[in-house]
Amino acid sequence: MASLLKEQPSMSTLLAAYASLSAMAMLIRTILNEMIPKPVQKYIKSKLSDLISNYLSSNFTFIIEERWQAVYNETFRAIEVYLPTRIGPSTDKLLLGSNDHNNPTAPPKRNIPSDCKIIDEFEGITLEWTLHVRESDKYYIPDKKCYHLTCKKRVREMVEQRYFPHIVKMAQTILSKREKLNIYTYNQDRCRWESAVFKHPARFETLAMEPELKQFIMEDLDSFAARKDFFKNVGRAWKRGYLLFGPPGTGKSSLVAAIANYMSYNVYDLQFQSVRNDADLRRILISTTNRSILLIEDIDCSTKISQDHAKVKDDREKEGEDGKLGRTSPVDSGATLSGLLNFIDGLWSSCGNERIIIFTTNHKEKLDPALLRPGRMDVHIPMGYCTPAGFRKLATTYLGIKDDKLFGSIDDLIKNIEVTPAEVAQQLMVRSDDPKAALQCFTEFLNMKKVKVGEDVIQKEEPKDENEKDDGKQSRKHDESESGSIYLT
Ligand SMILES: Nc1ncnc2c1ncn2[C@@H]1O[C@H](COP(=O)(O)OP(=O)(O)OP(=O)(O)O)[C@@H](O)[C@H]1O
Repeated sequence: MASLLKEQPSMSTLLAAYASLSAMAMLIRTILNEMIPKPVQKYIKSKLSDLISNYLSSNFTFIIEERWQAVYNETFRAIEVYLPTRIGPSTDKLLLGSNDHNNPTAPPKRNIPSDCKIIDEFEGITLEWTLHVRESDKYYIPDKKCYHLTCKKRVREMVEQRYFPHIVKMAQTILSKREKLNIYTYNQDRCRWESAVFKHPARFETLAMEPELKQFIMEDLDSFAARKDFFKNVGRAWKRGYLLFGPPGTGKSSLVAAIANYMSYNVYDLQFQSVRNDADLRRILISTTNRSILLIEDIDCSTKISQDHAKVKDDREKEGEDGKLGRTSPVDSGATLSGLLNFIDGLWSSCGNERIIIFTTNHKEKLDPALLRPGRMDVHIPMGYCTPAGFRKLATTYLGIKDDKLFGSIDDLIKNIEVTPAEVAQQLMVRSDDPKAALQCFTEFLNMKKVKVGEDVIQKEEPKDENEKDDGKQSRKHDESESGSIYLT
């Protein structure tokens, strides 16, 4: 004991040792401060603090970003759907809003604001979620969003294996129960699809079309939805392409809406002309979701799709020589037909499942033959002028009547005059409160149209020169090509 006491350092020795250690630490710090550049110091500090907190903390954080390897992250999408359903009493703030123009008095939807904590429970374990948003300093780059999920380190494995699959399953159930469909349009400035509630009243029952054609389309859709395994077994992407063609006002857009309602699919409405280039097109297309319709309307209006590809190349080269296009950057050169075809049936077609692609056109003859080739668009659907069956459907929808003594004469007129369902609907709507008067007005309208068509024919039969004769032939040929029947490629 006496020897132990003897070996203990005195207070002055301890103070001296402490002073020399502090001096040494200060000396080292000064040397390090002067010798090591500031960014390197910062890096070392952050690594050290990470190491210490990792060692001491019992928590683990999963980070789920909006994109995963250049495509939209499906896990992120599932969390976005699932998490708002977990908002509980412990949540201290909420985002509220609505994009349903049709029902503004309905309770608004809930969402999660950034930096707000959401607590979830799963198999007796508490999980803490936070949404982080990093604002972009450039207006054309969207803000970056990511979810952080914090749990105890010891349950990390279970969270990965069971909790995340549970979230995806729940999100699928929530989405399948959602009555509302969305229509998306691509915002080029913000590089993202933006949605609105899609509540189009068009249904197959209200469409004025030949009953056989309608039946064919519905059966085709049913068989598409039911044949997941078939597509897998034959090694094809689970997709179906429809080309709707016909004059304006024959119901192409209405048919798209009817298909969306029938299948309960969201609609991605892409303005093809606004796509900057093929890379942009690919990015846009792969960020659409499964069980959806990709709609490109008036595809003939996009010069690069409708014209022969070689001709576009030729024109470009010519313009390049003239110095017009030579200066144009590749960024605004527009997407090409081959870029689009690559997504329809090329390598990129395997991205996504259960997709319907619909192109509409008023001028099928203007389209590049590559788009019409067998196997490209699976079904070509002609949308024609109103027929007696179509008229009866519209009379039931707009006037609530199934028969009338004027129907016979209206049928005769309709068979001989090109009148679109849109024109018929417009005429019937004017006096929809009085069916008799509506049918009378409509008969007068058809008779006037008949007289006008007769006058036009007489004028056309008197061509002034050789050129006009040729034009006449052209337009007849044109009509023939448009009055096609369903075509399965
Ligand atoms: N086949 C149809 N059945 C019922 N209503 C129709 C039909 N065709 C047109 N209509 C009516 O006419 C309106 C315009 O039709 P729609 O926009 O669907 O035609 P479209 O062929 O897509 O025309 P466009 O080529 O000009 O876009 C619709 O809102 C609908 O009320």
